[in-house]
Parts: sequence; structure tokens; C-alpha cells
Amino acid sequence: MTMSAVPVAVDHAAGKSRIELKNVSRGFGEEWAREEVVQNLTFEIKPGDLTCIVGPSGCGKSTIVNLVAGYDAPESGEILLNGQRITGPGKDRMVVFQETALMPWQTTFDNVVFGPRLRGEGARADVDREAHRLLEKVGLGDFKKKFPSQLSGGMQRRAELARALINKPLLLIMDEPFRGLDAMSRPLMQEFFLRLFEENRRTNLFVTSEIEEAIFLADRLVILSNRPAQVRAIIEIPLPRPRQFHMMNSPEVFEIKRQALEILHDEAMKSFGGTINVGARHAGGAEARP
Ligand SMILES: Nc1ncnc2c1ncn2[C@@H]1O[C@H](COP(=O)(O)OP(=O)(O)OP(=O)(O)O)[C@@H](O)[C@H]1O
Repeated sequence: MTMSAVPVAVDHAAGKSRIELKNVSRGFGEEWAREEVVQNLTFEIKPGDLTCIVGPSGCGKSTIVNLVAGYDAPESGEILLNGQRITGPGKDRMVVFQETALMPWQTTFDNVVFGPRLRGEGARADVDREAHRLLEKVGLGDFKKKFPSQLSGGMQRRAELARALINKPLLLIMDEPFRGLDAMSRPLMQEFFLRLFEENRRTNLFVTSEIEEAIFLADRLVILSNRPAQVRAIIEIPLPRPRQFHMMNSPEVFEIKRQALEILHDEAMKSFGGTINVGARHAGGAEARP
């Protein structure tokens, strides 16, 4: 899968936004059965960075996505976008989920133009032109009139990307977007998405449970604890861009993977009430490709 050489539209929003989570906490349930899910979470997403959140299953990653997207609100603490408190959803933050959110009764093209048309934004011809450009860009130029059910899993994710990008969001939020793709499609999508990101460095919050995917994509990893989610470690990824798969074979990647797996394993074991140190073994046995 190669990315088509469609010109980059001027997008002044890309790469200029900073997100700050300050002592964010969120729990659920009545007092007698209360569950703290996110607790005093503090970290920053720098402008133009791809920040990956990694954490044990069920630790609260999607809860964080909902808070940053504004679908939910913190009980205490605050989330700032370029210094402004986030108080609800907005088209400045677009989310791509693991399940397809494409409307099955609309063509790929109509799905992409849906948001701007609904809001009555821009001249219709301009919106249509941008949708055509984005669909070419994500390699779906020949699939504009197809319905979502006629697209493969990877194509659906690319259509979702186009649907998010037409809004020129300040922040693109991706919640395990490649989960469920087959073993062939997933690395292709990772590479495809990287090229898209590296073109204009739109600030990105990416959630994944795959450590190799996180290292391959990210500028920094935010590693979370077991529930309630707190920051256990922040690891900078020193790999140059554009990223290539062969970079994943370097000793420094091996060391990052070992550190991250050790922390994740420790955290995951807390829910089982024990610890066994297998982080290093996992890192050694992992495939070279994410
Ligand atoms: N609206 C809600 N009401 C009650 N409990 C909730 C709500 N949203 C999330 N939770 C609880 O918060 C916890 C964390 O869920 P969340 O989906 O954020 O974790 P996750 O890390 O994304 O999980 P996974 O790795 O399985 O995708 C779960 O125990 C879930 O039941």
C-alpha cells in the first residue's frame, strides 16, 4: 500500500496544539461500589508529537480518550488544549475508534463529507473537493461510491481517517485503531499512518496495547499503571523520522521494549496479586516487526 502523491492542503492547525492533563481523576459507580479508574493523571502532549498511551488491559485508556475528546468530564483536575479548558466535544478533537463508526447506509464519500455538511461549513464544492483529495490521499480514490461493508478492515480505517481529517482537527485521537486487523494489514496500516502523520505532524494521541506498535509510531510513550490509571513512566523514543521497520531491530529499541514490558508486566500482575519477572524474556522473543 503506497500513499498517493496528492498535494498537502494548507492546514495551519496541524502540529501546533498542546494538550495538558493536570491531576485528572475519574471514577464510576455509587459510593458503596465506587471504582477509581483514572487518578491524578498528569502528562502533556507536545505540539506536533505523536504520544502513545500504553497500559494493561482495562486500566482506563478509553476513559482517558473520552475525557480528552470531551465526551466525559473529569471529576477533578483539568484538561487544556492550547491553554483552554476542554469542557465538551468539539471538531478540534477528532477520534478514530477501534470499531468502525462509518455510517453503513452512506457511501464512503458521503461519510467523509457528512460532518462539514451537517454543520453547513464552507461552500459545498470546496468540501467536496477536499473530500476527493483526502480519499485519494488515503488510497480510496476508486472506492468513493462504495459502502463501508464493501471495504476491507484496513480500507474502513483509512476512510475513517479521511472523515476525521476533513475537519482539520487540532488533535487527532486514535483509540486502538488497528486492533482487529489481520497480521498482513496491521503493519501496512502502521506504515501508511506514519507517512500521513509525518507529512504534517498533526498532534496525535494514540492508544494501543501493542508495545511494538507504540515504539514504532511514537515520539513518547506514556505507560500507565493498572487501574486506577496513573503515569508509571514516560519514555522518549529517539528514533529519527521518517520511521522505517528496520529501525525496530536496533539495540536501543530492544532496551526500550524491555523497560516498557517490565513495567507493563508488573502492572498487569497486580490484578493477579503476584509478580513474575518475564519482561526481559518477552522483549527477547518478540518479532522484529511491530
Ligand atoms: N461509563 C462507565 N460507567 C461505569 N464504568 C465504566 C464506564 N466507563 C468505563 N468504566 C470502567 O472503567 C474501567 C476501565 O475501562 P476502559 O475501557 O477505560 O479501559 P481500557 O484500558 O480502555 O480497556 P481495554 O484495554 O480493554 O480496551 C473498566 O472497569 C470499565 O468497566
